[in-house]
Amino acid sequence: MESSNVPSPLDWGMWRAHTHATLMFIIKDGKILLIEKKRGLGAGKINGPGGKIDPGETPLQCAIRETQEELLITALGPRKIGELHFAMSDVPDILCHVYVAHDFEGVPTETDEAKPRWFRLEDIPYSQMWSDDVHWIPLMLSDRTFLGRFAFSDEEVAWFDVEEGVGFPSEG
Ligand SMILES: CNc1ncnc2c1ncn2[C@@H]1O[C@H](COP(=O)(O)OP(=O)(O)OP(=O)(O)O)[C@@H](O)[C@H]1O
Repeated sequence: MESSNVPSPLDWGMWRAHTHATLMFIIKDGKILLIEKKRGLGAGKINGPGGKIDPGETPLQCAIRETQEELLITALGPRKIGELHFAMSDVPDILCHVYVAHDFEGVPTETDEAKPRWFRLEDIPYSQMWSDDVHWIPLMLSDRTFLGRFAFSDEEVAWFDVEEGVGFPSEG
């Protein structure tokens, strides 16, 4: 477990997410498929495809749908690998379900929302990504499950804690 060496600025036992969202990472042939996000929260950053869960939708359905909408591809056999709890200072707090898939159907295509970018696993552009990503993407690449809690101050991580080996229900 990796964490900040200072006390948390908030009581996580009382924390509730306002927004429920997902991220999907396709990892294939030693590369990871990321996007340049063109609009919405995190516009200009590199991230995985993803977005808010619609009413009546499961997190898994959302991760598949957002990947279809943003890149015009269908992830095959996605599995939940992690959960991220973001206490934000300037936007509503987010609970994000993270999925990994090792195959997909279709051709990754630029849309209004996103431009596809493949990166070698050793060349992930952390400096262009959300500042929490460097604390959990390496676990994801090692196929380890995780629960990450992050308190943000503006766009920077002010406090964090990442727990490994967390179990998730199989549909999750
Ligand atoms: C704070 N640190 C963060 N680190 C890594 N990823 C983060 C993140 N904060 C948000 N994300 C993800 O970015 C996507 C867009 O967020 P989201 O609120 O859905 O905005 P967006 O306007 O794009 O939504 P819609 O596409 O309209 O659903 C969504 O997958 C969400 O999990």
